[in-house]
Amino acid sequence: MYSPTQKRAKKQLSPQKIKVVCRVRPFLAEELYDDTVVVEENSIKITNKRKTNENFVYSFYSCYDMNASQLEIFEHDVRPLLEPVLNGKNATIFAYGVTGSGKTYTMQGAETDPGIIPRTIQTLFQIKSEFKYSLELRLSYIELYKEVINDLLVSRETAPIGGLNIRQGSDNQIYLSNLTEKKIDTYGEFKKIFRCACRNRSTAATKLNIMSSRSHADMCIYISCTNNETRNTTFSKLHLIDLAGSEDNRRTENGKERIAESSAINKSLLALNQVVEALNQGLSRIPYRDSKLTRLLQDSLGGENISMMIINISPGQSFYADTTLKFASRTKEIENKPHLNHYTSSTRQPLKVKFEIPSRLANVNEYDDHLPEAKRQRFSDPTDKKKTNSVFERMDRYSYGVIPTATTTTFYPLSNYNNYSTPSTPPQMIPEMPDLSLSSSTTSYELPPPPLSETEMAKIIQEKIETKLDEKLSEIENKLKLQILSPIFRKQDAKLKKRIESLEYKMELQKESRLANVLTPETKTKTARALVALAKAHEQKNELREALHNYESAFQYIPDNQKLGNKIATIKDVISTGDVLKLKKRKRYDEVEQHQLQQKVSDDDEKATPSEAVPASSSSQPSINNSNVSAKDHHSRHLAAVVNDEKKKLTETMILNIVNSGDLREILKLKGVGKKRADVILQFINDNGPISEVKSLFH
Ligand SMILES: Nc1ncnc2c1ncn2[C@@H]1O[C@H](COP(=O)(O)OP(=O)(O)OP(=O)(O)O)[C@@H](O)[C@H]1O
Repeated sequence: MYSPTQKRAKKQLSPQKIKVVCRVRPFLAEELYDDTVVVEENSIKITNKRKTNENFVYSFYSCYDMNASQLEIFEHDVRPLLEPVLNGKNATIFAYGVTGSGKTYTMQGAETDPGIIPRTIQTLFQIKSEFKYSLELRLSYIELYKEVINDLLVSRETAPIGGLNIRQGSDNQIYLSNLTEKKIDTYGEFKKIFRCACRNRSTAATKLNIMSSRSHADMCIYISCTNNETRNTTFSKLHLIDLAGSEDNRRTENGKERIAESSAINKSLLALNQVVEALNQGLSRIPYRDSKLTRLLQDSLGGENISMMIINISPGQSFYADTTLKFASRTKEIENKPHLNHYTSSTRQPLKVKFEIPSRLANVNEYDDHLPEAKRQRFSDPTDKKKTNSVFERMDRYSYGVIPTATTTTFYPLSNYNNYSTPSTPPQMIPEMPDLSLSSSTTSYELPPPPLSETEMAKIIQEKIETKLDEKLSEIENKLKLQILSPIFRKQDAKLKKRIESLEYKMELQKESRLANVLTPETKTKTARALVALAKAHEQKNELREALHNYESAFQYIPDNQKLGNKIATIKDVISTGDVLKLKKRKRYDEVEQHQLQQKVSDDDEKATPSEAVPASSSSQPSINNSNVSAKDHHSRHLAAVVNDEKKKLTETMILNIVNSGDLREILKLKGVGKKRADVILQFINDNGPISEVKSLFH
């Protein structure tokens, strides 16, 4: 079989298109060999199941047959993407295919034969060691299982119930709340983390693949890269995604649970499919919001970012109805590839039924006289590529070369012109056949097939007309989309996007408020405190949108809290005007207000509003006696008190963050927390949710 390394020509990578490569996996021990799927140069040929003398040809940027090694794929198609990534572009590489087609093998690989993910990391460390760039690598690893995002870098027991939430920052980057990011300094360190994360991934046996991955897994490498010559620093993200396998439930004999999984998988793959199509068609509205998978990739798929899709397919007949190639070939269509899922050997040309052939020695012009004027003009124009797209026209030309008389009903495969030597097919006419692209991709035949019956011919005509009609319809549809809808969408796009976002936001808040209605006042206060603590942590990191969201969620639980209301208004104002000073002023005002409040109500922790009460610190405040000190002293003592209070709050927030992260190793580092207490804490969080007060840790 063809070995691709030397023969495959290197092509210029265009960063704005989705590069599509295809890999056929080897036969497994239990599979019988057959040559249904053949790799030839950069195309995949698949024998038509219904008409074995017909091939479907799909072309790709590169194709890898079953002998291709992991190293070869990496060196040829993945390594070239790393340079733009180091120059600050986000990139996505994803493996797509039906279940059992080799996606996980390609992305993860085996211990002895690593796949794209480990090889990428290894190469980045190798680049680092060459000192041209200073690299800092962090990674996160998540899985999307039935539309729930799980963090694979934390153990299942301590992972938040309901998964991680997707957020979009003001910089339009996509974030996941509470996502674990681990800094990695060596390849060995990566291997340890990766092994553990892979074990956390949801897998369950299906009939097609015993170790079938039922989730999409996304390893994201965050790269900070400083060019040591120019001192220029860039930040980028590289997503390496092993998609769950698309599958046909009728074939896998899945149970109820598996069917639910499959539906979620197929739905998200469909959304991905639509995003890829919209991107490649240059539509102004890309439906990223149709699934969590596409939402996650919103800032990395399309635009200036680099994307590569690896189509994995299984060899042989068992996976015939694989729709993956159709998806992939549509992607290529937009890249104007010459070979597009077209019939390669239009073997029997029934045109005679439609058009009368004047004579076997007729020349093109004579024949053209029988065509309508417009058709004749197109026919005589050698640059008109469209003529190859019409069933009738193609049939016309084939029959012209083949059919000897107007009454003959025998048709032969086009590819056989050169070999076929009956007097009725004059060899000198062959060079005049205009459809060269078809003849170049036809299957070669040993013998001409037998003549067709009238019924067969009628069936073929009908089939071809239907296919062409379908193509025409979708062409018109796409044109309409582009010509009519696009300008409207462009105009409405920003407005629509904003509206969708605000609706989503409202829905989340409504959910929160419904929940608040059924809670006891005590639980409401506790929940609000936890949310305020979270909001504060975001605010300290200047993540104002996240902070606002959490403050607003907290407000659903304590709607009478005027101070919280003010806080929300200020943050909204700051976000819309970008005036950070307002926030600082507001903070100072809050601090003074809080201090006054603490003086008045030293023992009323319960009554305090959440933003004041997290964490409770009134008892440790130095007392201030206004009557005994000068105004200056008063002011400096007041400031010292505020600073002290802030420090304490910060420390307590940090402690709470560590504890609520559920990371046992980090919790054990806290002063006064041993193994036993850590276990109690984890159990408590598991039963009651996040802890909102540090003091409750030591009871
Ligand atoms: N290039 C290859 N060389 C050797 N074995 C392979 C290769 N590709 C796949 N396999 C084997 O084929 C089987 C299926 O592969 P894999 O699990 O990677 O499929 P998958 O597409 O990820 O399936 P799913 O979507 O169900 O997770 C595995 O046993 C794997 O080891």
